Amino acid sequence: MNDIQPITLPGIDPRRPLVIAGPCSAETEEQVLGTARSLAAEGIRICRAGLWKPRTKPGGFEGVGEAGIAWLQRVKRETGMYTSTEVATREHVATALKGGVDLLWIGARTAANPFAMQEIADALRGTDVPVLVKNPVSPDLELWIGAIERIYNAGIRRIGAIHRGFTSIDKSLYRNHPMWAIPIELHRRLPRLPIFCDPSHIGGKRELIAPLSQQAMDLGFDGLIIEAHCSPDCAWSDKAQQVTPEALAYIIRNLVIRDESITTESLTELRSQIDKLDDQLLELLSRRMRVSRDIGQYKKEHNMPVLQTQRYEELLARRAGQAGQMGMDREFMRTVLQAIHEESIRQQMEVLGK
Ligand SMILES: C=C(O[C@@H]1C=C(C(=O)O)C=C[C@H]1O)C(=O)O
Repeated sequence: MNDIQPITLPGIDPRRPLVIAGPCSAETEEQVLGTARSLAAEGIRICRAGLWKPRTKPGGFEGVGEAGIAWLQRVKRETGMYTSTEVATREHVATALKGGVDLLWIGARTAANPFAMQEIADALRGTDVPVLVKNPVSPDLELWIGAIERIYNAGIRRIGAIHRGFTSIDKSLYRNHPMWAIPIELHRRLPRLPIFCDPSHIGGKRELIAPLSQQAMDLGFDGLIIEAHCSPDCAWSDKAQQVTPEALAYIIRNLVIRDESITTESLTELRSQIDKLDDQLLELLSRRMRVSRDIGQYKKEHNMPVLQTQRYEELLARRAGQAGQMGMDREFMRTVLQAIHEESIRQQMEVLGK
């Protein structure tokens, strides 16, 4: 997929961040128009509004459907904004494209379903509308890439990903856990793929939109998709995470956008320090593995099992505590030690098998 194109639309500034904003759901013509006018006045160029809402349980507001297309057309005519909406079926794609919607996105629940993704991809074949694919609800990178690949295979080249966080049992801070390592790995695997962050769905509350957007910018994300509503507290869906167009503009204006292309002499010097330290780390790891193999040899001769859970537990607890005191995350240290232990066991098993 190395000919993926950036998400560009004529007349839109290609500099980061590309911002897509608008209500979670299109509710009424006045609400959509009112929100879009204020957003346009703040310089936002792409309006989002959900017409078909995949709700967790039946009985809630499921969107105005096709009726909202005419409202988006008015947004376009009266504000000059581009429009975007979520599609989940081939009928949605047909209706949105016929109605002149400029950009489509696919939701997290749909992205988790290969049949639905294929149906949408087939409906997109022969068009060149830009398409953004949200991450599937579970932290499954392969499924996310697979969903993107289906759209790519249908001939769409302006493709992007939306990071909206992952369902987790722990709802203490986030509505959907960001697990930044997953979009970072996506970027490593598909470096040309533009990535948008959806801080509204990750945070689930408006106070988190600014810090999450800043984190996304610091990680080099290309764009943001943010929910904005003319009167957020009266929204028919997701009211806690929507902000006024004015608040949204304030958040965007205050983002620090760092330049990715800068590499100075001092950075080169610091990076060479990192390289030397990594050399030492590797040397130490390899020495540690040699000692582990000697222990393996001893265990073989004395008929002892390779896995020594008590020793392993002690080691995890002691080093996690030590890492904490040294200003590192305890969980990080546990992860590192787990990986080292796994390799150490593998090496000893090899010795025992000889
Ligand atoms: C090295 C040993 O074998 C295994 C590997 C360990 C390690 O790499 O630190 C710790 C405990 C054992 O599960 C040992 O028994 O000490």
